[in-house]
Parts: sequence; structure tokens; C-alpha cells
Amino acid sequence: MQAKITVTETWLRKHRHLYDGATRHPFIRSIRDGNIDISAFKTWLGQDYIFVRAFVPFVASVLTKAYKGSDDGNGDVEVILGGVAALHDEISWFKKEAFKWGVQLSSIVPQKANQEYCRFLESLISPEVEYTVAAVAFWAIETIYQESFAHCLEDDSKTPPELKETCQRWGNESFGEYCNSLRNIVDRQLEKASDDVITKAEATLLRVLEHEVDFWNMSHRRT
Ligand SMILES: Cc1ncc(CN)c(N)n1
Repeated sequence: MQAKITVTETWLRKHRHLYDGATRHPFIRSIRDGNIDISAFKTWLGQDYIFVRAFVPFVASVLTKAYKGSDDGNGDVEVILGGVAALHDEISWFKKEAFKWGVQLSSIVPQKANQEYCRFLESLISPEVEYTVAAVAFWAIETIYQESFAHCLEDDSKTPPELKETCQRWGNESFGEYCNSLRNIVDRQLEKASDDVITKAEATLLRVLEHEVDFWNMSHRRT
């Protein structure tokens, strides 16, 4: 018997071009090819620190929605709680890495693409946004980083040794397993969602992909 195609699989096939645009962006390719401009990397580092700080309340809101909105026989809350804990480490890592690269985090001003992405996250915190819709955004945001940085760790990559640790942070296998758990949560929710929620969730996925591309552009072009 053939395995059933999940909703996320259908979406990833349908939006492959946009998805590849987010996970194979020139910024990521430049890390992978070893010709990254280090000032672009530093821009990304400072801006992403600001993003991650805004990401925390969003993930906390997904956790609340999971607690209230899912039957949770499947352990959604625990998976998402693991994500919150990982973000605690991520923030410490950004501080350590910024020190290493001489990036002054206290003086970073969020650029337009970052502000808009953070505003989008804030809009998803609203209790009116369904758990399923918020969970789709969460899964996509984490997975884009996982796939992007894992690409920089493939055997034939020429990633500079000093950037390997950064790539490992999101490109490692256990982060990949965590992203798979998020995908399973999302597919389980979508399975029982109304057409209206499925439509909203797909539109949210597309917004995430666009914001991620804009975010890479911001770092890559140093505008
Ligand atoms: C822009 C962005 N997207 C995703 C992630 C992964 N948490 C991140 N740190 N920054």
C-alpha cells in the first residue's frame, strides 16, 4: 500500500521554487562555496539575534495554543517546550559568537526586513490565530534554517572552518529530528482542520518563505 501524501508534502511540491529560494539562497550558497563576505555574515549575526529575541514570545504563544488547543495525546507541548529550551541556548550562543566576531549587539538597529518579519511574528501571537496556523509558521521557520545550514555541511561543501559551528547549530541531525517532529505535529493538525484553516495555513507558509528570503537578502546585500 502506498503511503498517504501529507498536506506539508503537497505544499512543498507545489511551492518548491519558493521553498528552494529560501533554503538555497545566495547568502547560504556563499557560505557553502566558501566565498562569503564576512561583513555580510556579521550583519546576519546581529540581525538574527534581534529576530531570535522576537521569536521567543512567538514560540511561547505556540506553546500556549498547543496546551489549550490540541488534545495533546501526542506530546505537542513537550516538543514545543524543547524548542523554547533550545532558544535559550541559541540566545547565549549569539552573545558568545557576537563577542568572537566583534559585533556589538547592543547597538544593532533592526533593518526593515527584520522589523517586518518581527511584526509578522507578533501578528501570529494573537489568540485569534489558530494553533494549526501558528504551528505551520513555527515548523517552516525552523525547517528553513535547518535545511539551509545542513546544505553548508554536505560533503562537497567548502564552508570556511570558522563558520562550521554556526552551520552545525541548525544543520545538525538532532535539530533535523526536531523539525520532523514539528512537521508531524503540523500534519496531524492539518488532517483534521477545516478548509478555511488549511487555506490560512498555506498562506502563512508562503508569507514565511517570503520573509525568510527578504531576511537573507538583507544580510547578503548589506542594505
Ligand atoms: C530569520 C530566522 N529564521 C529562522 C531561525 C531559526 N530559529 C532564525 N534564527 N532566524
